[in-house]
Amino acid sequence: APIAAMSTGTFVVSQPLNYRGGARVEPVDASGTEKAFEPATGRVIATFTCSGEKEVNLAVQDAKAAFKIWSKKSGMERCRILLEAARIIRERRDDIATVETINNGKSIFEARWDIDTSWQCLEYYAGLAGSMAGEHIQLPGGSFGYTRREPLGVCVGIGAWNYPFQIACWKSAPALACGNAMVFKPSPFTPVSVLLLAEIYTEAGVPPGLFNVVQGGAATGQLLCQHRDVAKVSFTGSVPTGSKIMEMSAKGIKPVTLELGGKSPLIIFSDCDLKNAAKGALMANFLTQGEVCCNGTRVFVQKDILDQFTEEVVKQTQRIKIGDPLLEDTRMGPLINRPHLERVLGFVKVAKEQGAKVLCGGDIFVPEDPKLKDGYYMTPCVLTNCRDDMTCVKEEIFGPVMSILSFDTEAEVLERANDTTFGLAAGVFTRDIQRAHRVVAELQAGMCFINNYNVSPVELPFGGYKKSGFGRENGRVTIEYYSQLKTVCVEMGDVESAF
Ligand SMILES: NC(=O)c1ccc[n+]([C@@H]2O[C@H](COP(=O)([O-])OP(=O)(O)OC[C@H]3O[C@@H](n4cnc5c(N)ncnc54)[C@H](O)[C@@H]3O)[C@@H](O)[C@H]2O)c1
Ligand SMILES: O=CCc1c[nH]c2ccc(O)cc12
Repeated sequence: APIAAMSTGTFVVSQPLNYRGGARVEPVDASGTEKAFEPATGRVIATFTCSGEKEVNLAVQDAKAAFKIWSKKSGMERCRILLEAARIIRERRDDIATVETINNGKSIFEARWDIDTSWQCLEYYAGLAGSMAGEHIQLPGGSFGYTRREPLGVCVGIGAWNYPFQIACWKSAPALACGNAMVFKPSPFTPVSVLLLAEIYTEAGVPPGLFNVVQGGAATGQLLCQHRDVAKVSFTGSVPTGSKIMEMSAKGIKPVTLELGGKSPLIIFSDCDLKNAAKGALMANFLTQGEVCCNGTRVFVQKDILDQFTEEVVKQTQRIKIGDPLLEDTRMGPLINRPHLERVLGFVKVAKEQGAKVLCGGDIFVPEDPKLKDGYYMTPCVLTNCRDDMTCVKEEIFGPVMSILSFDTEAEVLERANDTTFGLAAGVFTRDIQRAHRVVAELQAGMCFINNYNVSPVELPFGGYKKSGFGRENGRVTIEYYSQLKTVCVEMGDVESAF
């Protein structure tokens, strides 16, 4: 039966979860084993081996060999293969989304959006592959120079668990389009869906070894970052891990892209379309159970609409259908695992102790269906009476917890919105077009939204300011993060020697 027809509580993985040389393989050595869960039921769906040094070496070697073939292809040849991969992802959208839902817990409704931005990303970079080019620069006396945009070599991608398939696509599509090979390590919480991508790349015609997968946690990740034949590391995850990745990469003078955490502000001015702004606040807080790096979790609301806005947000939040993530009408599934659920509930408890008021949610949720009783569900939470110095307002919670704060003036809210070490995203809701642009110009964040939140068109660059990281994913600019520029200086006359 197709995967898309599966119901919660039935999926198990029996095939190997490493991918090397164009096939699934069991790793040749191990640094421990891990279990992957189905968050909806708490069931183990896979037990797998974490890759040790020998396996990491083999994956990098295979990638190096494939790089030699792939990097010699023209942009248009790479374009055709990536387009074919995009086509297959689109064709298998429902199967891939189902696997993502089973292993991550997000609703199937949302997982399908993730798969759409995944194949769109491959299509986008396929399109750019054919137009990658350098410049020609005329010099005196008929001499000239030109530049070549060349790939880096073997790139490593290390992913977080909240968007497993999409993260693998957002890293591999630009990397491969530029002529690189990739070794990808997903989070040990979500090891499954990236294998579908690896198989699709092979089916589409990439050379065996061009896209490899190794499984494991920090130890395997370190082996990848420290590997002498790795040219670049692109990382999505937390700030503390990002700092370690940067330190390891610095030793090998390897460029890094760091897509890290956030505590983003969402500013609601009293002249906004209130219903729309409330919808925006839900989009900014409750997608993927709130486990989204760029979430606008500090919702600043102008004082004169605070009560109306809060009432509308609570009304919309209480309507969110929580439960079996594979059901069509579910809009919020379980959190990723039990420790994370407890951590998020802990933030709600501390918020109450510090004086915040819970307007709705913030509790464990047990769905009626008995097969879901051991899942990791909670009700989405809206907090008011928040102050800027509270833990829930300062720290990344990475769960469905929205903190509402009030403000008076534009200058005041800008000051408070920027008072954070993070700088991933920010949003503004207003009908005043001048104010909207004036405010976003002052916001210290890499991704700003006006009158919407958490939409991710692949044409737009995404990435952070400050401790939220650097480098970008998506958009034309990402080509620069997966390539290097060679300058060639051509003399048409004689050498003019100083000697
Ligand atoms: N900015 C973004 O685009 C973005 C996107 C998604 C998630 N995130 C952030 O990710 C965090 C949640 O994800 P997480 O819990 O998986 O993050 P994490 O930092 O714990 O882990 C991320 C990845 O790094 C690996 N890793 C851990 N220690 C390592 C080490 N020492 N060396 C090499 N690799 C190592 C993990 O196995 C995992 O694959 C949140 O902070 C969230 O904001 C950011
Ligand atoms: O979670 C943060 C935003 C996001 C959503 N999908 C992806 C994929 C790759 C990223 O680096 C970030 C994100």
